[in-house]
Amino acid sequence: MSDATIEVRGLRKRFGRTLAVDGLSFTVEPGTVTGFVGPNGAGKSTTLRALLGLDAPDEGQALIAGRPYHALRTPLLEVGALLDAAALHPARRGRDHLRWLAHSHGLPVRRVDDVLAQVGLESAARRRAGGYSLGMRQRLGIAAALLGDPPILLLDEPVNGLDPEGIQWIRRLLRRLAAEGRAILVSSHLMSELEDTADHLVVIGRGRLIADTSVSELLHAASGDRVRLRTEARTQAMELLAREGGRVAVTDRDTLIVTGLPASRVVELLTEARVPFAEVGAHRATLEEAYMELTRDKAEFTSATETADEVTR
Ligand SMILES: Nc1ncnc2c1ncn2[C@@H]1O[C@H](COP(=O)(O)OP(=O)(O)OP(=O)(O)O)[C@@H](O)[C@H]1O
Repeated sequence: MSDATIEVRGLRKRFGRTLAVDGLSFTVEPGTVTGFVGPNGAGKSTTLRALLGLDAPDEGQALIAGRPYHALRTPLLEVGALLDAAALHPARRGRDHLRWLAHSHGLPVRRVDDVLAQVGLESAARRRAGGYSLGMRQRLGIAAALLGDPPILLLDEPVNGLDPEGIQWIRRLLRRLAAEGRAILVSSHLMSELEDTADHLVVIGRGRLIADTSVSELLHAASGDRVRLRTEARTQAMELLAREGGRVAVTDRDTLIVTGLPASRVVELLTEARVPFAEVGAHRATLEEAYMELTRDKAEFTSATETADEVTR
């Protein structure tokens, strides 16, 4: 699976007056789960559709293992995709849907049972897809993506609408598939959904790249120099620490996160002023916090959808 790379180079795509993707470039390496993050309307689906040959780029390239989708000789064996799990014929049984796919792509029919087992859908496979829950549809969509055992996977919002157990399941599955050497690009408009799943992040806003970073680097940068503490005298502590140059955020009723002051100085100041406190320690940022930090200074980081709403309002 050595050439299992996804490459987007200077991609630009316009729909009428909307510039959906605006000169986007990034690469997804084999063996990693890359989260593709941005608010609604940021251009994620358009990029995935360009990679799958469903939208023709106006400029630039969207390449699967070095080639545009239409140049792939056996597409289902080279890339698997989940775009819209709801796009299923309601009268068709799950198993028949996969058999039809296998048949039309010249794949051995035994692959159907392999992928059904892989996604844990054996027991529901003979039921009609119209009666499937959203979670079952997602599993069937992922089974279809895995049918050709491809080294590259593109998944558009695979955890959308799933319950916590379903989210845990997808996380484990994606980690396992990446460990096998696959390149996986998984989109989400919620950073928190990618916690414990993605190794790498490509963050976009309004069709442009905002960050292309490893998760560990991002968390490290966002966690630096933050102190968490608990105090019953919240207002008093906040006033004091702010006066001494700290930036203070409240995370719940009695917990504060202080930026800009080392832990030793926080302890010293609170002790001197006899403000009661407990549990002072380094704060490890969540992925959501890191994302907020990353996008805080980007005034332009609003979704194209919001802008469209403003125009119509
Ligand atoms: N076929 C189309 N015709 C017209 N405009 C489109 C089309 N497809 C996408 N757009 C517009 O392009 C922009 C980017 O949309 P896209 O669906 O790629 O964003 P997204 O990041 O996937 O958003 P979401 O999280 O809502 O799926 C949006 O403003 C959208 O309305």
